[in-house]
Amino acid sequence: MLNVEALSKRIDGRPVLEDVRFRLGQGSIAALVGRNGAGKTTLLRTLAGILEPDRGEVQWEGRSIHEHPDAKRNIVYVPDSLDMLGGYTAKECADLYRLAYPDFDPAYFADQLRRFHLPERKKIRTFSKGMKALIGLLLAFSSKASLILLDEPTNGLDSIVRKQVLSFLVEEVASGNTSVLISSHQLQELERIADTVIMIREGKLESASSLEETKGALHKLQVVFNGEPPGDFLSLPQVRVVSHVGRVYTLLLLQDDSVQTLQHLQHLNPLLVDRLSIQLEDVFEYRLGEGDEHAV
Ligand SMILES: Nc1ncnc2c1ncn2[C@@H]1O[C@H](COP(=O)(O)OP(=O)(O)OP(=O)(O)O)[C@@H](O)[C@H]1O
Repeated sequence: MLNVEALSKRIDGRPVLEDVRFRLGQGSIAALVGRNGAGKTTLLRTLAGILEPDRGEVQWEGRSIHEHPDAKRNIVYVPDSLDMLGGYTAKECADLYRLAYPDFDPAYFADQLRRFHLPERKKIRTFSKGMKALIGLLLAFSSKASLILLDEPTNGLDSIVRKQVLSFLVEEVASGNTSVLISSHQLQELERIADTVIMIREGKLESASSLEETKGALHKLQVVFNGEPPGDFLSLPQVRVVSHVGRVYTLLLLQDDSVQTLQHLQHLNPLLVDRLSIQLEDVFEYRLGEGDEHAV
């Protein structure tokens, strides 16, 4: 169990993480989402013990990973680029990982290399992007760590390798007690595999809850207005216009405010109100796009 307690981190005097706190249980696939520069990579690197927090704590099974460095053996971080391992072969990478992770399983690693047709004795720098992404995952899962932190694992991959990577992840989490925290901008992809969503906004935790709860916090409606669109209603702070074509509006409403807002809508006698299913992307844009004209 990972427990993140009031984590704060400044870089170059600027706050990058502020009072971030959440928990992550076993066997979970959690999505870490936020806009560019929100602090996701910094958070992952702090959780892995690569960066020291200024305040707060990262606990694994109740022990601070910064005070007890051996607790870090339970956590592996896979960066978005494996360039730093470019000069090594897969075999040499495995030897390095074995030093840091005593439970590293070389037989499992060799099996997975064969399964994905990855060469054992070629330098990583000669690998394609997809091969590098796979080798990063295979090293992480072979380490038999309990928590794997993945930074944009499918960035730049073709759709076939992307699917391979995602099925590998789901398969591995289903077959063991590993948990995975994935930072990615591929929201549709995350939605297919994640059970938990951690949302970061400008270094602060916006929400941490199950995918179902995250999506359940919003209503998405398609509304056709009778006559002129009602400017007053559309500019209510709890109403977000996702798109509109003529008199057909797609709206997002906060579930909390929905009763009154829906009554208000009914009084406007719309020609049609249809409920649409919520995507993670809708929640992302509603909660993180505020004040940004590109978000609507
Ligand atoms: N080594 C560093 N030196 C200076 N600033 C940094 C450093 N690392 C991160 N930052 C700053 O901290 C903030 C958060 O960066 P971070 O890479 O954690 O965001 P992110 O959410 O992963 O972004 P993206 O989605 O674009 O990858 C940014 O403003 C970034 O410029």
